[in-house]
Amino acid sequence: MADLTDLPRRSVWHGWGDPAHVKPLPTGGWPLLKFLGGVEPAARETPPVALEDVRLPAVRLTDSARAALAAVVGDEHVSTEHLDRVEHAGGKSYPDLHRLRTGDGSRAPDAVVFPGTSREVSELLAACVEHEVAVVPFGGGTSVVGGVDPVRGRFAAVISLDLRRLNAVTRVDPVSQTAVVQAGARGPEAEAVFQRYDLTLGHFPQSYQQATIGGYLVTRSAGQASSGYGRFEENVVSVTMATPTGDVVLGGRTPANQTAAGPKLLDVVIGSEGLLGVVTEATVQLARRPVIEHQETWALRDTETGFAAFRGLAQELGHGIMPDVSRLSDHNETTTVMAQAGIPGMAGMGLMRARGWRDPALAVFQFEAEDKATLKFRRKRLAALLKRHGAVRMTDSIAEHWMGGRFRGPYQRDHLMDRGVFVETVETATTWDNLQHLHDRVQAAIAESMGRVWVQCHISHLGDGGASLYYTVLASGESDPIAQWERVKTAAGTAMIEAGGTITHHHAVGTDHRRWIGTEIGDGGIRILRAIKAELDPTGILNPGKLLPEEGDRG
Ligand SMILES: Cc1cc2nc3c(=O)[nH]c(=O)nc-3n(C[C@H](O)[C@H](O)[C@H](O)COP(=O)(O)OP(=O)(O)OC[C@H]3O[C@@H](n4cnc5c(N)ncnc54)[C@H](O)[C@@H]3O)c2cc1C
Repeated sequence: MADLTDLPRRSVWHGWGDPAHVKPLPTGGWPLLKFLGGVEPAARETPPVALEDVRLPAVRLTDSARAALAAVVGDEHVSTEHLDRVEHAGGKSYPDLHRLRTGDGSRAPDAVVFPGTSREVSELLAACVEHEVAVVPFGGGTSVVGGVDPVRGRFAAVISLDLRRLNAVTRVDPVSQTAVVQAGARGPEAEAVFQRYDLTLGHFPQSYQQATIGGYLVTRSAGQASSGYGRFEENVVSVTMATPTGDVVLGGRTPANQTAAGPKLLDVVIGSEGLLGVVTEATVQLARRPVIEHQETWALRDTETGFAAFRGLAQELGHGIMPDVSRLSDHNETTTVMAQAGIPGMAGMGLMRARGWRDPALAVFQFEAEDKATLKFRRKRLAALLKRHGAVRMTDSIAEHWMGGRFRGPYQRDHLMDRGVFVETVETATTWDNLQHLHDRVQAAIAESMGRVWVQCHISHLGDGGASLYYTVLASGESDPIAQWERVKTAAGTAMIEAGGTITHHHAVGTDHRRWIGTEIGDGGIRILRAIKAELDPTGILNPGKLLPEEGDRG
């Protein structure tokens, strides 16, 4: 069984987690990238500047505002230290990292505040209203859409409200299999407690080791085992949120799906991205921890056949029978996953070529089960379905290799950035009938916007009605990496909207997708959101510049 309680240090300011874990590409990695997409490292390495060389703006927090914040949390928990401001100057998107790595800390908050109780959060919000200070809630800081960018808006100053001290699991109810968790707990911190009761949340996004319960909740996160455990939002029972107009508690009397007492107001908080309040605590539904984990690898003739087979997984096998982790790589991603898997991967590619498959698609699965009989039954159903689609079984070591390295991807990005390579991910979702069309349109739009580029894609979240598409984009870095990023982001986002997809399946809206939100939820949706915000945050101190469209935005 994988150890999901491993808690690495908080991310270094210029990359992911502990920089000691960054590894170079394996032998053959660079020639392969060059061959596939013309991706080459820069002539000179591009490491981050030294911490002291990150340029920060002057602190604009007034003495009286600082004193008011310190009166709530204590002076030692209000920081204007260089490192704290740099660490909270952005999230982990390519442009956020690029700016900091090149010494641009112009977006840093004026101060970072670390509350220790829910009550302190409420009191801090009141102080910030009084002193006209914008507040940016900060969980793990893993946002890849500009969600934690410290935007001042019309306010005199901006603070980053870091929730790391609110990291306890305060109650586990083993009978109802629920737990009350403070918002700042990182995935492994919470999971370590659940496991003591042989329970699990089953929520393992690739950012799992850094992201927090509050972050998952307000961004509508989806973990790698979403086929088994659902998206995070499906496991939220209740929420406590501090707002400038008072605390709000939603849900909790019954399981969320077993009441008809009016609209489901809990959903207003889920996906609210820190605009309506600061989530301080949530009750989450847990599941029994599996006793057995089993991985399998299969291959299909091509991506289109893979899409049809995965639709069958969702619609014919369904929840409880289909594997808990179900991931289909398109042909491009199949090429790189197989290359990374070493000899078994190369042998697998050989096998597919021998069958005359020119564009095969790889499928990796993980079953989590309580007993061997259930596992056997589910595996049999999977095999029968896949065989109907002409799939062939590959060595399980390929899936095991992928599962074993699933939290290592972000470290590889740091290595690529050290070598001046452009690397970004974008994601969307649509209905099954539109999936191939959307896949092809987004892929083509990215390619057209970039020239030589490597674009690979996978499905990893599926349901009765449709599935997500997740693209990784790699290219040689240009002289203006931010302009390069803007070009690909605009091309991909526009293609998603035009081809009938959503602007985000699980990364959220933040700053980067804000320009498309009106197209997605319509004027009615924007009006409702603004009305709720006006009620809970009438002066608008909470997370300016995120989620809601602003004047001048063009989608
Ligand atoms: C390498 C990498 C891999 C990723 N993989 C996945 C994945 O597999 N699945 C997935 O869904 N996402 C993924 N993400 C995106 C990101 O990790 C998620 O959006 C995550 O849920 C954010 O959690 P966080 O605690 O880091 O939130 P933060 O980044 O700190 O904040 C995200 C947003 O929520 C707000 N916020 C945070 N905490 C609170 C709170 N308590 N109350 C109110 N507002 C709050 C912030 O202001 C911000 O707008 C990935 C990101 C990276 C960098």
